[in-house]
This record gives sequence, C-alpha cells and structure tokens, in this order.
Amino acid sequence: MKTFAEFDLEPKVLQAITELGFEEATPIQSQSIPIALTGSDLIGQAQTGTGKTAAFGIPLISKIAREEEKIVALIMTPTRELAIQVAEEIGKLSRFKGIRSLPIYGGQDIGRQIRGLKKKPQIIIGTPGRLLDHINRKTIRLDDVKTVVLDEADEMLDMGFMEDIQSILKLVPEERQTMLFSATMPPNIQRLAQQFLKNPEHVSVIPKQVSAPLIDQAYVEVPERQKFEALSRLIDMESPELAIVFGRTKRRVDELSEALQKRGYSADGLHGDLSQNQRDAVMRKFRDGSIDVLVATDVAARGLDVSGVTHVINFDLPQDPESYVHRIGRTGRAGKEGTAWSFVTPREIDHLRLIERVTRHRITRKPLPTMAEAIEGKQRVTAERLMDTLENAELNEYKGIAIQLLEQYDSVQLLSAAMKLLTGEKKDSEIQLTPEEPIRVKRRGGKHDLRSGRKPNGGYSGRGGYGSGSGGYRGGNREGGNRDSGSRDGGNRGGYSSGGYKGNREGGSREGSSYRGSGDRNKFQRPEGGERRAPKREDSYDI
Ligand SMILES: Nc1ncnc2c1ncn2[C@@H]1O[C@H](COP(=O)(O)OP(=O)(O)OP(=O)(O)O)[C@@H](O)[C@H]1O
Ligand SMILES: [Mg+2]
Repeated sequence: MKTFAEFDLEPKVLQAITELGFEEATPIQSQSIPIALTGSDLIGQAQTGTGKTAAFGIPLISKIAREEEKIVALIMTPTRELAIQVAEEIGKLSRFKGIRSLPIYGGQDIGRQIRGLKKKPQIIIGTPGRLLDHINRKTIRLDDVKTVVLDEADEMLDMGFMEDIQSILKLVPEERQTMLFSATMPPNIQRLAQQFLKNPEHVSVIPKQVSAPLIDQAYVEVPERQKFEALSRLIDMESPELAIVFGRTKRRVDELSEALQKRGYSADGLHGDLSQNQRDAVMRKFRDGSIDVLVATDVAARGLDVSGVTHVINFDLPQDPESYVHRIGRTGRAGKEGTAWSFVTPREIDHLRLIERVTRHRITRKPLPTMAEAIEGKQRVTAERLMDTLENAELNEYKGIAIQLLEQYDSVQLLSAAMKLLTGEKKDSEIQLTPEEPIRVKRRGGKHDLRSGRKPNGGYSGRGGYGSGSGGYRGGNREGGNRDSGSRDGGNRGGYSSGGYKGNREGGSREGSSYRGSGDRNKFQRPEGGERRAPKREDSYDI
C-alpha cells in the first residue's frame, strides 16, 4: 500500500486528502493516480466502494490552476444523486487549493445553476441531459476542457445516454485526457472507449470475484406474496443500522415504502418520478440517519456512498448481474463489512444462478427468518437501547419511581413490561403489494464476464480493495464476449466478435474488432424535459 505522500502531489491537495482521513491509497488509487498525472487516457475498473472517485479526482484537481476562469474539467455521471455526491467529494479534495466545482443536473432550478456558472467553476460534474441543455443555451462552453471523466460509463450507455455523450464530447477539444471508471466493464463499454479514448491505459483491480469482498451475500427463496412479511422479519432480525431495499419499479418502491411506514419502520422511497426536491430530501434524511431504510429503484444502485449502510436487500432481483454487483456494493465500502440479502421467487432461481456464474460468487441460501428470530432481533435492539441509556443517560429523576415500583412488583415482571413497551410491537396491518412478474433468464450469448474490458496481460495482481485478501486478476480470457443479444436494450446492442484494446486481445485487434450492432437503440425521442433512456429499459427496467 502506498501513502499519498509517495505521489508527486502538491501540499494543498495532500492536506485535503489528510483532512478526509485517507491514510493509504487504495489499489485503484495507487495505480491510477501516477498514470492519470501523465495525462494519458485511462480505463479504471475496481470493486465497489474502493475509492474510484478520488482515483480520478486527485489527479484531475492536481492539474488545474487556481487562476483558471474557464471550465477545464468535465465529469459525467448517470444519476443526479451521483453528480451531487461526486461534486461533494471533489469539493472536499480541492478545498485548500481553492478550485471551484459545480454540479449540474436535471430537476434543479436552471437559474440557480446559471448563477453558479457565473462564478467560473473550473470543474463541472453533471448528468448528460442537463449538460446538453446548458450547452444549447450557451451557458456552458466546453472549448477549454482538458480532462473528461465518465463515471459509471456503462450505466450511462444502458440508460441511453450514448447520443448525448457523443454530442457533448464532440464539443470538447480532441487534445484532452479522457478517463472512464466503473466497477463493471461489460463489452459495450469498448464501443465507447474506441470512440472516445486514445490508447487508453487499463487499470483493473479485480480479484476472482467482481463484487466487493467484505459483503456477506445470502438469498432466501420466497414466493412473491410472502416477500413483504419476509422483509419485515428480516429487518427485525437483523436490525440494520442503515439499509437500502431495492425494488424493481417505481410503483413497487412507492408501495413498499408506504407499507413499511404503515408497519412503523422509518423508511422512505427514492425513484426517478419524484421531484428533485423530494429526491434530495430523502437522500438527506437517509444520510443523516433520520430514516434508516431507503427503498429505491436502481437509481440508487450506482456509485452512491452513504457511510453506515450495513444492509442491502434485493426485494426484487435485479435484471442483470452488473446491477446486482452495483446494488450490493452500496454496503461493504471503504473497508467496512456489509450484508446483502436477495429475495428469489421459485421461478427466479435460474436467474440467481446466472448472477452467481457471472459474478463468480456463490450466494448462500438461508431459510426465511422465523417469527421467533424476528422477535428476538427486536428484543435485542431494545435491550441494547436500554443498556445504552443505563450507561449514558442521567437517570436520577427516575430513581424514586423505580424504587416504588420494585417494592410493589417482581423485578423480572417489571423489566419485561418495560421492554414490551419499548419494543413497540408493530401493528400487523394487512399489506397488499401489486405482484411483480418474475425476472426471466435471458439468453446471454457467449461467455459473459463482468471483468472484461481490460488488457489481457496487464492485470493487477495484488489485493482487491482494502481488507480483501484475495489474489488479483492475471491475464484475460474473455471469449468472444457477446454480451447478450436479447437483453434489456432491445436486442440491438450487437456484440463484438472480438474485443481488444491495443490489438492484443485474443483473436482481435483494435482495428479489426468492429462493432457489429446497429445503432437503433439510440434512435428514440427524448422524453420532454427528462433524461433519456433506452425504450426497452423504460418498460422492463423502470427506475
Ligand atoms: N484512500 C482511502 N482511504 C480511506 N477511505 C477512502 C479512500 N479513498 C476513498 N475512500 C472512501 O471510500 C468510500 C468509497 O469511495 P468511492 O465512492 O469513490 O468508491 P467507488 O470505488 O467509486 O465505488 P462505486 O463503484 O460504488 O462507485 C468513500 O466514502 C471515500 O471517501
Ligand atoms: Mg464511484
């Protein structure tokens, strides 16, 4: 492990890193920072929660001069929440250097953004749709941009942002550095890389399994109509500090968060149909702990970094393995442990097996939590609260009544009554959720490997993320890599018969590995005022 002092960074950047509490660089940071500082293009892949933001943020900030009054760096993210979060981290990293950065995303008052732009930020962090709006209004000019980062590039493609990204990048000078980061690199990413990156260096920090190593992964087989009961019991049994529950559709998320509230849980929902103010409020409440269950669509699957998320629960299985990896990666971050549970209906077992195969990780089957376990879990929490109060609170005012009660009643009886009261038994209100169709396994042509998208012989062979002891990836064997001709983008994704950057992947050279798909998936109308999505995704993958 390297310390940050080993990189050639200016004191003000180092100071900011120290202030953030980072002591050692994570593997992706150790490898990416020196390369990024040279200015070469870069594709960075590393497990969720291992510090990819700082891996591009630190070099990016290092290269900007404080006096600059133009936009010199552009970071694109697929979701608004991620734009806000990345902007925050960039803000913290550039604090002492005095670099200005600004998030630009849909749903926020454009006037406010224009006022922000007048302060001449050097770094813009934005979602593609709103960025284009500003470009069209001429409130953002990209003529001086020297560095572009595509965070979660594969997701941006899946959301149908390809054309927007193309239009944006056409306006950025050719002489620039382009970096692309994600935990997963499905083959379609190569199309983007070939178009927009020049001889990129690949940095992959991926051990055998793609998902982060500190996540305990389990599933329970549960019929659709029993899922809600299973969820309540699971939450009671595990008593998460903070949990994210993923539902498949916006309707599901609405129904689920309402149902959880009805049962007395402190939960709220997040999805793309809420107003930006509502989305921001929910995220704020979750970050500050005033709600402890966030129910969300895949809008929260990528990149979000909320410390204290101990549990991720897939109430519905995600459509594909990439999404699984990103969803569960909301826990087990920055060296902490986490737990991921997935609910699988009997007809979805095959889909779970596919996820296991692609992520190369066995997911442990566990029985449905029993009522007794749920009650025991709740009682444990009550007992912990009680002991905490015992140790930390001022109790003198209560002692008189306590002595009186103890004279009258048996102490065990008395404490049991107090615990019952504190546990706050939940109302067993009847909950009816609209059933979701089971996810079907879709044929995935060729061998799918989430670890693709790197050069065959240059893999990293050290530890994967912090805290993991597993060995690194050595060599590549992506065979053909046809992702899937019938997947969620309507079957027009088209595969690569052979991939390969720098012409050295088995069976293909860079020039020879042409993209064979038709571009139809991007030919659709952009919804009014909204951000663009692929049509297939809209109905089957509605976030
Ligand atoms: N060197 C470091 N030491 C300690 N903590 C770090 C270090 N670098 C980053 N972190 C912290 O780790 C957390 C995860 O970082 P980040 O969000 O960049 O992960 P990521 O790799 O982008 O994950 P994802 O794939 O989910 O987007 C953040 O809270 C960040 O502040
Ligand atoms: Mg990230």
